[in-house]
Amino acid sequence: MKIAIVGTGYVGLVSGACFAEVGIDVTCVDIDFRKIDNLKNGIIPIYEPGLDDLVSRNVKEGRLHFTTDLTSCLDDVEVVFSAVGTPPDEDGSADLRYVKEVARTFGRNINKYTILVTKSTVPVGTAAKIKNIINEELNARGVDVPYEVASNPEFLKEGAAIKDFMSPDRVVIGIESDRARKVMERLYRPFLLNNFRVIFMDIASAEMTKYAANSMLATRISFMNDIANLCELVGADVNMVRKGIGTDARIGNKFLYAGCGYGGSCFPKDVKALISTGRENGYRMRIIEAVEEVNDAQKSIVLRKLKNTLGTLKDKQIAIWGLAFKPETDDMREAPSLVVIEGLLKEGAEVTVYDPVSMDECRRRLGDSVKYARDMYEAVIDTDAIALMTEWKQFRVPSWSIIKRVMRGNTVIDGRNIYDPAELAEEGFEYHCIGK
Ligand SMILES: NC(=O)c1ccc[n+]([C@@H]2O[C@H](COP(=O)([O-])OP(=O)(O)OC[C@H]3O[C@@H](n4cnc5c(N)ncnc54)[C@H](O)[C@@H]3O)[C@@H](O)[C@H]2O)c1
Ligand SMILES: O=c1ccn([C@@H]2O[C@H](COP(=O)(O)OP(=O)(O)O[C@H]3O[C@H](CO)[C@@H](O)[C@H](O)[C@H]3O)[C@@H](O)[C@H]2O)c(=O)[nH]1
Repeated sequence: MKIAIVGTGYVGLVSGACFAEVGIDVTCVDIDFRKIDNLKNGIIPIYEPGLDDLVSRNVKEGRLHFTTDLTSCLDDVEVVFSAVGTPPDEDGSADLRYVKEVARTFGRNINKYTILVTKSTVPVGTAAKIKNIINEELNARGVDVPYEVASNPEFLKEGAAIKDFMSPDRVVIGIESDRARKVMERLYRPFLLNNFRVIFMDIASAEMTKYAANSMLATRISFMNDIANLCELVGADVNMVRKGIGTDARIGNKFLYAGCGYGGSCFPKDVKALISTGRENGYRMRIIEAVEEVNDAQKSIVLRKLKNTLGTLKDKQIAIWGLAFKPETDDMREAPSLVVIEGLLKEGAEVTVYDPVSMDECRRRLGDSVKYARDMYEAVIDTDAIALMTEWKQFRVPSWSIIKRVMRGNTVIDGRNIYDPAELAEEGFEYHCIGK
């Protein structure tokens, strides 16, 4: 079976490599010449554990190809996945420019029955827009080529993308015919051999499922951050509350971690887009609006705690441990670290940063406005405070006695609740976390 995947970002490249791994012939397409050139030379554009090996193995075995030209493979493939970006527009709605471009190229060039499957996160009603564009193009060509559209939202998490794709909790597929259903079933069968978890539904429901899933997860986080902030005021400990409620099977123990707010390329934008879909349909999504409001405030909680502890931030030296929006990725999109660094610089503090993999990404975004340390220990030399923003494993058990000796001050703000307050107090630190 041959497929094409348009958009070779986190989703497109991971999906492409995983489909190739189970024996499917995959052509990954991107308009970014440099990205495709690099991939052809074995250079992976993103940090994702295991992806290097997976890509190089499948390229070597001849099942994974890269091109900038979708038309070059269109006659050979049964399915085209669209995995291009859907960034937020100025009003918060999803910008469908790239999705529409793919539909146009598809309509201009297909010559036989092909299914265009949208893997990007797109609002309800997008499939109908895609069909209009394809029909326009087919009419302009004066041909009547059979085709179908389908929706197959992706649920992988960065940092665990390959595992999530290879053994998903479920695969959601919106289709309009039995013919498309059979093709999609065949495509996903290798991943689901033991436990068949493909959920077929209509396209609108599949499109909505993706936003509902991300918004539900974001709601849990904002809810716990709200509880954490109240815990601080009343003398409770959010970690104990998390354990207390997470053991209730109806609640479950995942995605209940309070901290310095959610970031990334998905939750912030998808929450905004769902609010916007509500607005466009004359409905106010009140819960999701509150989720966003809580998160926006939570992203500067570490900054507020630094200010409360240090008094003024002017001329203070602050070390930032962790830049990525979560561990195991170099992605800094909407990362809470960016909000804190921006606030610190605005208040006149000097900032030294360290992250195991996001240093280049940080240089690209912040240039020389911050100092870059070679490791977590160099970052803290002569600093007044440490702010932990990403819970990378290597930050979990630092040698506090060494750190205490080289720091100027003794403040540690733990934005991810990974340290033991008693241990830090014993070492002579002024320690603050979230929700305790
Ligand atoms: N990143 C994630 O963890 C994740 C998970 C699930 C779903 N999603 C969704 O998947 C979609 C893609 O996300 P991503 O993080 O992979 O994006 P990304 O920005 O990493 O990659 C998108 C790629 O599409 C390419 N592109 C844009 N227009 C194109 C065109 N006309 N033809 C060919 N290539 C084109 C870009 O050059 C880029 O390489 C988004 O809708 C996102 O919301 C992302
Ligand atoms: O209990 C928690 C869990 C997560 N987070 C934060 O939430 C953000 C998102 O984390 P995560 O969901 O692990 O990463 P993503 O890669 O953004 O994945 C989400 O977004 C993807 C894109 O839509 C979906 O495919 C995934 O299912 C969904 O989990 C990060 O900043 C985390 O630090 C918390 O603050 N507390």
